[in-house]
Amino acid sequence: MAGTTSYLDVSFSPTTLLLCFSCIVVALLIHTKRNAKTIKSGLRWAPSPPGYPIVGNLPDIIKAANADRLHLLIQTWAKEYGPVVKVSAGRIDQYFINEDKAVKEILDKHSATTSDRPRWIYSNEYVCDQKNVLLLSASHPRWKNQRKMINSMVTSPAAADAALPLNNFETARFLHAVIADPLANTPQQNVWAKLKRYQYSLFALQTFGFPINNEDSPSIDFIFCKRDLSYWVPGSGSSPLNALDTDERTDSVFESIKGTLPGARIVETFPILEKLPMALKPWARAGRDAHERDLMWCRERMQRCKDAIAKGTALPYCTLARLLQDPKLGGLDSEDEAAYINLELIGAAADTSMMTMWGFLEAMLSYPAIQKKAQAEIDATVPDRLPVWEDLDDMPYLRCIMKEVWRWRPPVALGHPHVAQEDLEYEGIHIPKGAFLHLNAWAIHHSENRHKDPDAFIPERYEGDERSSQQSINLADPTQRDHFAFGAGRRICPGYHVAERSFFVGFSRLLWAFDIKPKPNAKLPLPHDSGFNGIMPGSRSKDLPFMLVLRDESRRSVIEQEYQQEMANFEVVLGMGDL
Ligand code: HEM
Repeated sequence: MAGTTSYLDVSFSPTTLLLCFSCIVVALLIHTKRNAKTIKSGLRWAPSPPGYPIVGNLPDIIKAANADRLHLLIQTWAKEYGPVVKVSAGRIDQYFINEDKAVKEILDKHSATTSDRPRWIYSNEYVCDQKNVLLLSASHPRWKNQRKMINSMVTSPAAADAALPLNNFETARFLHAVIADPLANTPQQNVWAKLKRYQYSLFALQTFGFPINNEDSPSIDFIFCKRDLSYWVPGSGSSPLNALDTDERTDSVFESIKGTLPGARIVETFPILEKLPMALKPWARAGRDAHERDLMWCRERMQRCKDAIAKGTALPYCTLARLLQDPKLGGLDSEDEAAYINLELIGAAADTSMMTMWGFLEAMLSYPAIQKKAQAEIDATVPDRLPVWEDLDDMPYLRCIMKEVWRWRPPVALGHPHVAQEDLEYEGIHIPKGAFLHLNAWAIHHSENRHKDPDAFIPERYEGDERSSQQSINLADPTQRDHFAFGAGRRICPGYHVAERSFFVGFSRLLWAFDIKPKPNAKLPLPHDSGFNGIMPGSRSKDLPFMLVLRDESRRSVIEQEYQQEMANFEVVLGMGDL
């Protein structure tokens, strides 16, 4: 594919050869030093799958990632080696935490010393210029400041409630777009594009205060991981990991996440390369360019936001407008940081929310009886209006579905790595300072020891569990926690109140309005353990073979009325122009 370089295609210029040679020498030294380390008596090293000299398990990881089977490979290792597995990927040992009790002990109870992030030279230092909460080291003062601001202005229950009108507005627009589509009720309808617009617009409004009105908005392409759209072609042998260190242009904000994947950038495996002069550091040039591009994009929107403030038209729930009007800037360092963090928040919120909805649609497609049962509950509660967040308590089966979707298809299946800031032990296993710690949500959620028939979608397994995400996260007994989709410890996703609201409003309305049916030639059941070709490990691609069919004509007029009402409520928003 144009613009990408396969792992085996690297041309061997003299500089490349010199680089490779230096890397091998450094790796050998590190390898020898690491193996020479001793540990406290009575402790043992974590079990580890066999690997290759120096590069360890990296070739297996890359092969599995390229085939979209990374989550399945590490699940196999979890089954074979137990609750904590050491996977060596070059310089750093990656520890996968594969059991609920181990998560509680290592990430929750020891969270004071297990909440750091790895040093990501390319992604954190260049692409994000240390302005992105997700990648910042826990010791960087900006991390605490950003979390505090996000909690008070975006993700607290009160802030999440304040955004409910936006959820109602955007979901009404989504339902209306589906019924108004000339391809409605046909296999050609493009639900993916409509879903993407609505999720991105929802979070664009909460952050920068501007909607996204068009399905083909360049802002979506700019922010969204384009992996399954153009960057990556299934079966072509290309992969996001193939970006390596070529000078190719980075393609979206998701670049910063791609850069954190093991093997994506050679400088993360061999940080000594960062000492090279700039001319020999293509990752630095690409990262700086990406940051410059992203900052310019943010500054343009910030100027529009300032203009709206001056005119008195800035929206009350727009985080950036609130920050800019706060003399203390919400505790942040600069206006640039304020704008940039809002861009990163759209990325954190929209992609994961979209993957959640996609997991839900996959479940409904594969389990029609569950779909009917859910619709029966909705019809009994709200026969002639669209559901709202406040209906959740009257719909216990829908709550079970939410929990089951996040268990069955956790959007961040292999967790976002933490780093141990000091030596730890778990059940006699030594975990050294500096180890990368991955919460392996996929393996935990799909373990027979935790859930009966774990690969099946069975919302009933949560019957009687009426806890919110927060209540479940705070349980003392981790075996009772519903799922680990939002992570753990001090680094836990702050967005779960927002995510619960947006998911419930979105999927309850979708089920109220439509039957989710297989396309005429769909092959069901979908294989559960195939390569998913989705945007993250464990998630399905946009090619899910389903269609949305209006349940009956009486629902059309309810959708029309609701849509007209919301368009009137949000007339000002619509006049503000696209993000
Ligand atoms: C279904 C939706 C979502 C899922 C599954 C999800 C999942 C996650 C996960 C697994 C992490 C890493 C946690 C860890 O390191 O232990 C994370 C971090 C984060 N999420 Fe979410 N998230 C979702 C929605 C949201 C929303 C709606 C927002 C904001 C409105 C948000 C903001 C963040 C932020 C800022 C971080 C970085 C936290 C840090 O590193 O300190 N997320 N999310």
